[in-house]
Amino acid sequence: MTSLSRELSAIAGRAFADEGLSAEFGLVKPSDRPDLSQFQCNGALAAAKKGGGNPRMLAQKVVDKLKATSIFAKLEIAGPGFINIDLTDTALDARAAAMSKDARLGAPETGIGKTMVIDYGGPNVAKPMHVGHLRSAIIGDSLKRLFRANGWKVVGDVHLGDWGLQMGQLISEVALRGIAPIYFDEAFTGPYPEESPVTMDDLEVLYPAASAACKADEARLELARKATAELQGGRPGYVALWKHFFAVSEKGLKREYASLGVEFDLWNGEASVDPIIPPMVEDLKARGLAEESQGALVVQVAEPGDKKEMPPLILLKSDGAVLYGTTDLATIVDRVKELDPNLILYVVDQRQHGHFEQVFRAAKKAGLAGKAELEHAGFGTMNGADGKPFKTRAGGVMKLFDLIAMTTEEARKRLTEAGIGADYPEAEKEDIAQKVGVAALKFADLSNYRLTDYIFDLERFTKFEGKTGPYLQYAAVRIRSILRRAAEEGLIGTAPVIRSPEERALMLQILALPDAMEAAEEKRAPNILCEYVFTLAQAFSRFYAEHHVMSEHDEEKRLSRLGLCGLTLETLTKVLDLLGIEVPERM
Ligand SMILES: NC(=[NH2+])NCCC[C@H](N)C(=O)O
Repeated sequence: MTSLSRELSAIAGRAFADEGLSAEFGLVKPSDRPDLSQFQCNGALAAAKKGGGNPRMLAQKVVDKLKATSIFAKLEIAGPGFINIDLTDTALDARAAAMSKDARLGAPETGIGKTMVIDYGGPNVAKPMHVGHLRSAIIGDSLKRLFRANGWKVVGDVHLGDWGLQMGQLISEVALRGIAPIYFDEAFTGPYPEESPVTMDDLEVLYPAASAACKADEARLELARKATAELQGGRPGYVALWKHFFAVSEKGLKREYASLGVEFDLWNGEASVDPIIPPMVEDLKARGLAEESQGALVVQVAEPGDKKEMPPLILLKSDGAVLYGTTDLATIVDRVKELDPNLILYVVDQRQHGHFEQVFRAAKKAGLAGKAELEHAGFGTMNGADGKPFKTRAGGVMKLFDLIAMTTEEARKRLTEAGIGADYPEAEKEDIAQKVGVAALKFADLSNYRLTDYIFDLERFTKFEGKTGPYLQYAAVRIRSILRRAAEEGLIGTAPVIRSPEERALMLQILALPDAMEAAEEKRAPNILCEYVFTLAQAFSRFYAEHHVMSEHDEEKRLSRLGLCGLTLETLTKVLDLLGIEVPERM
């Protein structure tokens, strides 16, 4: 099934081709002025500009050709040569019927036969997750769902930060505190005690202390660096301790992601690729791509014509420790070998753009990426009311867990105020509050273009009106309850038939889903889906305000409207699912 605007573009394209012009001029898009027409084609202007003809005359020729097709209710030339297009209701009904039969709801097939790796989440072992990691999880999860729906084979990798300096900082902190002396015995070779000497609570104290100490004291930092290099060098006691940090931290992280409804296919990290670093480095050296520079081993990535200085990618420091860029480069090698993807998409803070530019250039220069396109889809920051990066009241880093708890609490309050679920069992009330809280957070985040910074505003995010997650959940639940009542009376909707402007507007919006999905994929921009689903809910609201459904006496109309409700609900929940938003059974 092709999307409606594609189908129309193909027809208009043929009309342009008949005039000896490129079919691309036949591009038909939903109208910018829905009050004037449903679709528009502006190609005559560009075509005439190129060919030197009169745009209105060309538009007229195209229109004359299009008239041969029976699906058009209106073909009108406006202004200097725009073509305004309306379809007949019969044509729209037929397309809605086809869409209701398609389980994919006409989703584009851009990814059929293609594989992508999406790298998102990126929390650091032993460090608390902060709001940047939250954005990565929310945006990455939505993109993963979208690409999958568009036919891609998608592998989501959390890419844990588990191999950097923070591990050395922690190890040296544990050493200084004398917490687990056995691991620091030079002669330690195992066995590794099952029981971890550190807990999650310990980690929450140890890491901030270690990090502060290293910031304040160069000698302390040197200890951390040394421990990092020794860990990477495979010192058994340090590896054992690292395994404990990892296990404790992983459990905590999984719990946090679960509360967000975010899942990963792979729990790999920087450390996972450690074994392939030495052969990769040897290969780069042998091919003359890696060179010594001030004691370190680097890959030059500057290119002629660079506007900004591009520092070399450091592979090995003088003490032999590997860096963030090294593990990222090796991870490309690993992913290409394991999955041979067409695309590797990194959903990471925009401030790391320079880093990815370096890594991508090095990978391309060395031919390590196979057929994969490497792309960084960055995002901006979520700020507090003061416009500065979001902090706790006490001025500390806002932890993800606390943020979710805060949002759920606000959702609970709102639900109580609105009298929603007052008589439901406690467990269900709690489940609704969780789902509403997470929806508020996700929708607020996703509805901004990813690179745009935004301000955390709990009050606005959790409202049941306006562009919010809770409003859309409520809209879906409302339709579901209409359909439930209908089912109780044994009524099942038929294929919808348009009889009014409100039905027409709603159907047109439903039929625009494939275009929204395609545009959102193309721009890696879930905000396009947010805009789409909000407009859909509004179109439904207008339809429902004007027309009876269950109380309609004309049986044919009633069943057709039920059919339209059904198709709306299916579309609404599908898009919410693409945004990672769950709809409660009732509200
Ligand atoms: N392949 C990657 N570098 N992914 C992103 C990792 C993000 C990193 N751990 C951070 O917290 O900043």
